[in-house]
Amino acid sequence: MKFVEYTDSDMLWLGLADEIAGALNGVLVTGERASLAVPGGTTPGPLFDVLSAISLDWERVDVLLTDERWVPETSPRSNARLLRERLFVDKAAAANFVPFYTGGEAPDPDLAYVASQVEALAPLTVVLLGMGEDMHTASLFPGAENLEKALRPNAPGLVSMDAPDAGEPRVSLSAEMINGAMNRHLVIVGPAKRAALERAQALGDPTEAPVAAVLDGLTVHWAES
Ligand SMILES: O=C1O[C@H](COP(=O)(O)O)[C@@H](O)[C@H](O)[C@H]1O
Repeated sequence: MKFVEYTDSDMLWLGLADEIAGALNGVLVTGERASLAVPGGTTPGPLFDVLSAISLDWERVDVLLTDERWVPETSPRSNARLLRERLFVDKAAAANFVPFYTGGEAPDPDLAYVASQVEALAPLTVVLLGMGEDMHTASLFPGAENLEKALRPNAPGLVSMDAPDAGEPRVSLSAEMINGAMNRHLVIVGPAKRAALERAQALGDPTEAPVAAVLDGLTVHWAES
């Protein structure tokens, strides 16, 4: 794992957006399409503001989430809603979005179809992860019903996830899908998340600290505030 510390979060957004755009561009020079998986939650909004304004051949970029809360886009909890409001504006509006939420009470009935769309994009060009203070990443939560399945080698690309602290049913990229990406990054801000990451490293057990399953070869981007 590589740890990059920024003087403040403004520098972090600029540096990370530049790195992500560079990786996408690098693939688009010789390949037809590139792909970018991004987190939801409260952290990445300002990064999306920067990224959305970057000149890139966005029409050839497939964008997906690392995980989704099983709620419609009318809900403020929807990660897709965050992307529509903060990423798919300006230049990045030309990107192709691969949404996970298909409606219905629970993810499972339609999941195989959505998972096959995700798997067709492998290896993802860039995966950017977030992390909670409970050491969950994507929607791989400690104590989640399907966690073991999502951590298994050869797991499907997308797994449904039910966890006591998750708030609603979720779907998440599996550890295998994340670890197979060409470029993997984690963005965290603040001392509490840094401490959580250090705790996860010390524990090393992904069933207790799911982020531990994706640390190998990951670049962590951190600013204190
Ligand atoms: O629920 C989620 O949490 C994590 C962390 O979110 P944050 O609000 O602490 O930044 C996020 O990475 C994930 O995509 C999201 O669904």
